[in-house]
Amino acid sequence: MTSAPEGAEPLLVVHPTRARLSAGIGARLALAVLDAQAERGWADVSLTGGTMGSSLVAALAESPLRELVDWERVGIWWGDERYLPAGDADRNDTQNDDAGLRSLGIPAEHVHRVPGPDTSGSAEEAAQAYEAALREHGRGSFDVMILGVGPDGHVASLFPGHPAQLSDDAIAVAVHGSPKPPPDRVSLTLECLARSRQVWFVVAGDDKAQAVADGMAGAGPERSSAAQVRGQQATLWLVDQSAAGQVTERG
Ligand SMILES: O=C(O)[C@H](O)[C@@H](O)[C@H](O)[C@H](O)COP(=O)(O)O
Repeated sequence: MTSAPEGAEPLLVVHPTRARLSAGIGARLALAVLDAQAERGWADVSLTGGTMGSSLVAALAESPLRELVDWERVGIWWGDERYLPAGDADRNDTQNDDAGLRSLGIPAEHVHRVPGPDTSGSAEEAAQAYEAALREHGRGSFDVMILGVGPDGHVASLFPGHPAQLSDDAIAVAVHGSPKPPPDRVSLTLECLARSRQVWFVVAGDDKAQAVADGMAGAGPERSSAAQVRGQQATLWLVDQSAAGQVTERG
């Protein structure tokens, strides 16, 4: 029996629909950034790829609460990136840009993009460069780490049973043979993902119901990468009604 990771107990927050979930996360993110800036004068946020990752960026860009935030004091990172050339439509940062990230007016030097094959010789080299950027420009921990979750319980590009999942000697790793295309990626490690004040899993759809139940139940790494990650202050499962379908009532 693997011991539960350190950090805040997971809290399930259920939203009636996917659209309300995205809107709720967008609003929650604006307020979390506002609080971080009030406390430390800055906010570092790690975004996610996937459909939820872009839906929440679009909701934030459309939220009136975005006006509360000084976007010049925000650092943007990604929990993982597909190893594709800058601007490729399948890159996570491109999809977030297209969803409205650029409209927030965050200075380009504060948006830390993972190098692709156009500016690095390999995914390993890109991982090293991204790790170096995090060491130089990061502030030791993320204020908010946003993670989509796959039906198999993967987060970022860390897949149960895949060798990269249990990498513990680095901050960022190259991933090859990803079960989710494209095959080559760069991912932050589980240990790095957990260097976060708040971890938010953003999940919609009944195909994710088992992954949510496993995450909430604290399944082992062979079943769930998500269950291995907790925030230091908060671990939120932000889900729609469909994705909550297999979570049993807490005893
Ligand atoms: O590169 C990616 O695709 C993401 O980083 C990945 O971890 C994603 O967040 C999950 O697969 C959930 O994706 P959906 O929200 O689209 O289901």
